[in-house]
Amino acid sequence: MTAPDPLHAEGLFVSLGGLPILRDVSISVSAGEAVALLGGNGSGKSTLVRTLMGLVPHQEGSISLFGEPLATFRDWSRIGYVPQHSAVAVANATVREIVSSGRLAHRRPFQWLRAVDHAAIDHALDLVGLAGRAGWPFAALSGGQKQRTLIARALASQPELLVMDEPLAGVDLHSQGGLADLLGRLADEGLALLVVLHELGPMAAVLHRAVTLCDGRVVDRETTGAHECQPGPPLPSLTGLADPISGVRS
Ligand SMILES: Nc1ncnc2c1ncn2[C@@H]1O[C@H](COP(=O)(O)OP(=O)(O)OP(=O)(O)O)[C@@H](O)[C@H]1O
Repeated sequence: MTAPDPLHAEGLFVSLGGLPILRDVSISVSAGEAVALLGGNGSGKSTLVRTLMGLVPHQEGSISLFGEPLATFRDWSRIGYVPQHSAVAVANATVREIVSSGRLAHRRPFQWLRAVDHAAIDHALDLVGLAGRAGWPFAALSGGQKQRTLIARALASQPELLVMDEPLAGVDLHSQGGLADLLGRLADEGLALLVVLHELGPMAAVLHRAVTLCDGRVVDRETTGAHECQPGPPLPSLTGLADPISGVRS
């Protein structure tokens, strides 16, 4: 029997402030798969990832994580989440403290960090090239360095599913290339990756398929007219659209 997909959602409807934001959205990500979530401003990308992470309630539809319904899922150490940069406000914490918080789901309450936690934190800092900035105040970092810190926090958890909301925003092109290579390697090792993107940039080489939202619905990029929706950037390295559930490319 094959293992259930790390992420599987069907028929999601979400309303916020009385307005429909997501309509009948279905999406899945399997182990080792890197999926882009695309769409114009306000199309519902952040709302979708927040819904999938249980941060926004859905009115209809179902979400399962590693085969477990969201309502009863508890093993959050298997999941890394990188929120939009602007959603994170930390006053005095150092880079290392923020990355250390990525180990929280592995720890029992009131337990000190163990050697295995320190090793995972060091490794995550190393992976994103911030080992030399571990003692710096987060607030003193550049936008791109802050973004890399948040990615390191998610990686410190050693997740099997990584959900990222515009992780490369504000990161310079050289560092984007390094992070894309890193994410590609992790996907090759079995990590499931869902990443909200405005610009594909170096991630194009890493992605297996894309799901595009338009006005809260999943759309077929090839049949959606530009006048109806902002369909997002072209996908130079992808051969075709994939069905959001089956993952089969056209
Ligand atoms: N708490 C809220 N209450 C009411 N409406 C909201 C709320 N949060 C988001 N929205 C609306 O939902 C729609 C989708 O927003 P969302 O942030 O999910 O889009 P997005 O695709 O991530 O946009 P962007 O690319 O600009 O980040 C927008 O019209 C937004 O105004």
